[in-house]
Amino acid sequence: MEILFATTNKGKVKELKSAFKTAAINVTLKTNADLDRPPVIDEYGITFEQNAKLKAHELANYSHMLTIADDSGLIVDALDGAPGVHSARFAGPEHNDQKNNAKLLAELGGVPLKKRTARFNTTIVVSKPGHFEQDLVVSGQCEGLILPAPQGDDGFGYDPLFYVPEKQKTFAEMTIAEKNSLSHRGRAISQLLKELPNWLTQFE
Ligand SMILES: O=P(O)(O)OP(=O)(O)OP(=O)(O)OC[C@H]1O[C@@H](n2cnc3c(O)ncnc32)[C@H](O)[C@@H]1O
Ligand SMILES: [Mg+2]
Repeated sequence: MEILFATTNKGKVKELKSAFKTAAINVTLKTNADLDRPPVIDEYGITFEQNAKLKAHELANYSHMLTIADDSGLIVDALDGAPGVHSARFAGPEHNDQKNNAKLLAELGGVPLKKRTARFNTTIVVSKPGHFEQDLVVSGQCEGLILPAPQGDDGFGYDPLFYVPEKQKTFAEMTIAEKNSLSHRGRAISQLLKELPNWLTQFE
């Protein structure tokens, strides 16, 4: 079976591929990078689910493939839930991971560690072209703390600042398998793997 992962984020792709491999799921995963001039999606939704659906539907229509999309973000309590659905563009139009992390540290300047509580959310949508009313929607969360300085070189995005107390490590200090075992995305993928086989039977 071939599935499109409607993303431009290579870190997400590595994590999904690793989770599929661990679960011995035999699918060929394509991404936006495998398509000829894929549409660029304006993620204007106000929830993770809305943004995941925007990505899944536009790319399913474009590719005519069974399509998965992932919308994720970091919810920081001391910032009233920011950056949330705006996590990718937190640092403004010229955003990148480094600028987003710098902005997060600046906004949290002076906040003591025990008040730097945060959680990641991932919402995954699976869409079949022509059947968007039957979308499969799953989510996962992971609790942590935002460190005052980055730690670790692996992962992507906000990983070097996101500390998981029970592991005493940031996500950027974990292997992909370890991150998947407890992360927001890993948990959403586990739920997806539970629900997908039954969801697919309605189209047989
Ligand atoms: O929309 P696509 O193309 O999938 O890729 P994206 O990077 O824009 O992804 P999102 O719209 O979901 O934005 C999420 C933001 O949060 C960051 N992010 C998502 N998952 C993360 C994770 O597991 N660890 C650290 N940062 C993450 C990511 O780098 C983005 O800046
Ligand atoms: Mg995005």
